[in-house]
Amino acid sequence: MPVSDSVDDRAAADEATDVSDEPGLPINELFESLQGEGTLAGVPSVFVRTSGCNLRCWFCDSYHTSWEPTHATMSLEEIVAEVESYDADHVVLTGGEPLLHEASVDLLERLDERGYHTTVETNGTIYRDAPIDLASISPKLESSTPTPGRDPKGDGEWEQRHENDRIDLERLAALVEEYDHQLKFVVTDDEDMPEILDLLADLRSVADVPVRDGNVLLMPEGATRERLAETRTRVADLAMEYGFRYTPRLHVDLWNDAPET
Ligand SMILES: C[S@@+](CC[C@H](N)C(=O)[O-])C[C@H]1O[C@@H](n2cnc3c(N)ncnc32)[C@H](O)[C@@H]1O
Ligand SMILES: Nc1nc2[nH]cc(C(=O)O)c2c(=O)[nH]1
Ligand code: SF4
Ligand SMILES: [Mg+2]
Repeated sequence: MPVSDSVDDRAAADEATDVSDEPGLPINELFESLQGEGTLAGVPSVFVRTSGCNLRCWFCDSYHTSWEPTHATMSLEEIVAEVESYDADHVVLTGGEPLLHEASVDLLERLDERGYHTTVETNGTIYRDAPIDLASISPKLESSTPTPGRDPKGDGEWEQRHENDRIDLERLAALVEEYDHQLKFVVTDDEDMPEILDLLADLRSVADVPVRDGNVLLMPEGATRERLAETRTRVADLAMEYGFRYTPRLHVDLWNDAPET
């Protein structure tokens, strides 16, 4: 998938709300792989990666959809045709933040009509009503914030905006109420745990469905094999200690998170 134009998140959002005859999405890459994360890890899946994000995690493994968004605009017809060219019957809509784009709803409807199982990878700050079989929600912890010392661009320009926007309890509650879900927290070390417990308590106090520990997954931070080797055992131990699930990052282990894996 060639990427050409650059967009920022606002441009992506504007484009998504654009009223044009031929609805489309800014697509960074579209490929088949094994689902690498979460309860469906190992399942052959087609990944549709939109460009543009409303957050800026310092560790983002999809830099070219967030910090430096690039894309080619594809019509929904083109996206569906390319999805259909693969054998997999699971589709993962990810990004960037796929729910930024109104046209993601239309795409999910078209995929649902064709019998695909749909997973949406989302940071949980945006709610949309769509045929989503699994909402794979990854709420962002304080440890994701791009402080000046951790900002990949070096200036800390996004620190405050990221910090203000990373949790929206009402939208998180709407997502878990409406959809089968998993809550997939990126964990570096035990300092992340109190915030996870507090967030779960807050979510349980506002959501009118149960939020089960069995749907809470700890995922090690790491976009390279080397980094993952530093974090994963600690995170697995934390999952056992707290009674949550652990999720691997198979695509990092297998392919070192190369493009289109
Ligand atoms: C690139 S994000 C796209 C979807 C959405 N923006 C989100 O954050 O959930 C896909 C998944 O990768 C996770 N992720 C991103 N960078 C990571 C890293 N360095 N280590 C572990 N997980 C990471 C996110 O938390 C999310 O679960
Ligand atoms: N294989 C593979 N599995 C994934 N699960 C979630 C991913 C994502 O970037 O959202 C992802 C990804 O990028 N590759
Ligand atoms: S929310 Fe997701 S896509 Fe956006 S910066 Fe964070 S990890 Fe990257
Ligand atoms: Mg990824």
